[in-house]
Amino acid sequence: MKAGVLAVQGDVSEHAAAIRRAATAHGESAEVVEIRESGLLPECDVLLCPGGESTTISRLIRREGIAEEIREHVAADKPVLATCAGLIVLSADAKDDRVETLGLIDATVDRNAFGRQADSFEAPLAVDGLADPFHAVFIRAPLIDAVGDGVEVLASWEDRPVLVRDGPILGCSFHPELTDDPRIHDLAFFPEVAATV
Ligand SMILES: NC(=O)CC[C@H](N)C(=O)O
Repeated sequence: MKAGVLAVQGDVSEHAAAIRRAATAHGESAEVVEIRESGLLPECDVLLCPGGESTTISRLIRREGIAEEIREHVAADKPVLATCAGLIVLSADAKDDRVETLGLIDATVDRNAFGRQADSFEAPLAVDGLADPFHAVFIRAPLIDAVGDGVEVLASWEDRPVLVRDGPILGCSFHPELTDDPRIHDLAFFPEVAATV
């Protein structure tokens, strides 16, 4: 598969390694395309939107003409994994004028919901469809405040959603690329495999 990793800013190499690892584990190979300009994403089968700084990412993807290509990718029902700042950028509303959200995940997010209490923390997370908890790393993580009817909540932390699915998009507020566990990447890109682990 050709896997596009949005690479305007954020933790790109970790996601590139994670999708390669997940593909290899399932007898496939992933050719990673780092996306910093328009014209590359249309060739890709799947897209990863890493964490980073959502204000910067949202500005750069518009300036480079990538925002429209992300919309087209989703409209074509191609899979996306959006983590942390990626989730914020793809959401409907980040309650912050400095982030121009794309409105592709029908959810309102609170950008630095945990920030005031605890910058970063790790926790075992029960995830729908996974037999064992996922070790979730939260770094200045957003929390999801509200989701639309078509959005499936797959995991919550303290009663607030942190992993959601909206059509072809899996959005999470933690960082699955920072652990060796491929199961969140599986849920996004190899759902038939994820269902069995
Ligand atoms: N780790 C992250 O991606 C943090 C996201 C950051 N809080 C933001 O608003 O962009």
